[in-house]
Amino acid sequence: MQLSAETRLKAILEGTGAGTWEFNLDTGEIIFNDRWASMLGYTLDELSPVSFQTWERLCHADDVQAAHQALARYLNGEDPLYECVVRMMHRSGEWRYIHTRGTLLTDHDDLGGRWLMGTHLDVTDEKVSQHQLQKLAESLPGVIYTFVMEPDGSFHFPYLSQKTEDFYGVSAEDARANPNLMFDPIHPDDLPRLQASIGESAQTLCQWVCDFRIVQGDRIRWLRGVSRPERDIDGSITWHGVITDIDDRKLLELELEQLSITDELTGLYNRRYMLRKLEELAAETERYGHTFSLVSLDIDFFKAINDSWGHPMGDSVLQTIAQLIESRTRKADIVARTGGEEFIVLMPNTTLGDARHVAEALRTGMESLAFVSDEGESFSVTLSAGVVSWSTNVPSVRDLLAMCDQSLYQAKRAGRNRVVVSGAEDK
Ligand SMILES: Nc1nc2c(ncn2[C@@H]2O[C@H](COP(=O)(O)OP(=O)(O)OP(=O)(O)O)[C@@H](O)[C@H]2O)c(=O)[nH]1
Repeated sequence: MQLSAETRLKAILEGTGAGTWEFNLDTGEIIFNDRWASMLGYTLDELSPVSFQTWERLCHADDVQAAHQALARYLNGEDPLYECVVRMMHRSGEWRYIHTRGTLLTDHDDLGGRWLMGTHLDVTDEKVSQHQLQKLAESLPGVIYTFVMEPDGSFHFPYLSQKTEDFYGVSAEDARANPNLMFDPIHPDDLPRLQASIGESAQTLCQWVCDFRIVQGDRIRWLRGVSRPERDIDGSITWHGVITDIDDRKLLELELEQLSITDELTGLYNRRYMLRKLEELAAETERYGHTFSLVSLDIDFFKAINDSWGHPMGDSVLQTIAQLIESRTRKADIVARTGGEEFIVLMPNTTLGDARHVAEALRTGMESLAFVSDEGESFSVTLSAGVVSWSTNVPSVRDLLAMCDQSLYQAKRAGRNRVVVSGAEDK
C-alpha cells in the first residue's frame, strides 16, 4: 500500500505531539491545526475564527516582543530558523511553555504570498525542571556542573550553574562555549594535580575529589570539586558534580597542619615531620639512587645551662642554635628539633663527607657564639654531633637513626664538642 506524502507527514507530526501553524507574512492569514488548539485545552472550533490576534491574545505579553524579535532575526538572515519559547495561556489558566519553530516557504509563487510554516511543541515539563534546577543551583553554596570527556580527549561542560561567574570569574555561557576558560584560572601549582586526578577518575570511574586554588587578580581562593563519573555507551565519560568554596576550612587546615609539624619554641620542624621526610627521602633514594645524609646535634651539658642561668636562658640558647643551623644549611635541607636539646638536619643529595663539613661548621659556629646571662655573665655553649649517610647497607630508616645516635653517643663519650661520622674513627 502506497501512502501519500501528506498522510505520512501527518502521521509523523502526530507522533511528535507538535501543533502546526502557517502564517502568511503578506496577508496576515494564519492557519493552526487541531493539535495546536488542544495543546492549550481547546478545540480549533472553540477558538475560531483564528487570526494572528488569537495567538497574540493567548501569548504572555512579555513574550510577544521576544517572538517578534526572533522573527526579525530570522528574516534578516541572522538566525537559520525562526525559533523561540513563549508562554501561552492554557484554558485551565496555567501558562504553558511552547517551543516555536518555523521557516519561510520560498519559490512558491502560486501560494499567494510568503508563508512562514512551523511547529509548536509543549516544553512545559522540561522548562519546569530547568527552572527547578536553576532555583536549586541558586540556593547551593557552590557551582553545579556536568563535565564530559570524549574518547579523543576533548571535553566540554553541557551544564554549568550561574555561580560559575562568582567562583571562576567566567560566565557559565562563556565557559560552555569555551571549556578551557574553566581551567585557565586554576593556580599553576595545582593544575597538573587536578588534571591527573581527572585522568585517574576517568580510568577507575571512582569519585573525583580535588582541592585546588583559583587565582582571580590578587585573590587566591581554595575550591573543592566532588563529582561522580559514569561511562556512556559511546565511550565518553560524564561527571555530575559540585564545586564549593573551602577557603576558610582550607586555611584552617593548612594552619593546623603547619602547627602539627612545627616546634613551637624554635619554629623549626618537629620530630614527626622529620620522620615523615626521612621515610620519603629513603624511598626516593631507593628509586633514583641519590644519596642523602643526616646530622644529629645535641647541646652539651644543657641541663647545667638551665640550672646555672635559668630555664628562659636555656630556651634562648635553643632558639639561637636553631637560627645558627638554619643559617648554615641549604633551603633543601630539613632542620628539625627532635627532642629537648636535640636537633636533626636531613640533607638530600649530600655525601657523608659534605655532611661532616656542615656538622663541623655548626660545631665551630656554636663554640664561637658568646651568650650573656641576665646577670651580665658571658658563657659559651658547645654541641656534639653524629653523622650518617643512607646507603644500600642500611636496612631501614630506623637503623639509620640508630647508627646516627650511636655516633652521637660516641662523640659525647669521647669528651663532647666533637663530630663523629658513622663508620669512622672519633674525631
Ligand atoms: N630550657 C629548656 N630546657 C629543656 C627543654 N627541653 C628539655 N630541656 C632540658 O634539657 C636538659 C637535657 O639534659 P640531659 O639530657 O641530661 O643532657 P645534657 O645536660 O645536655 O647532657 P649531655 O647531653 O650528656 O651533654 C634537661 O634538663 C631538660 O629539662 C626546653 O624546651 N627548654
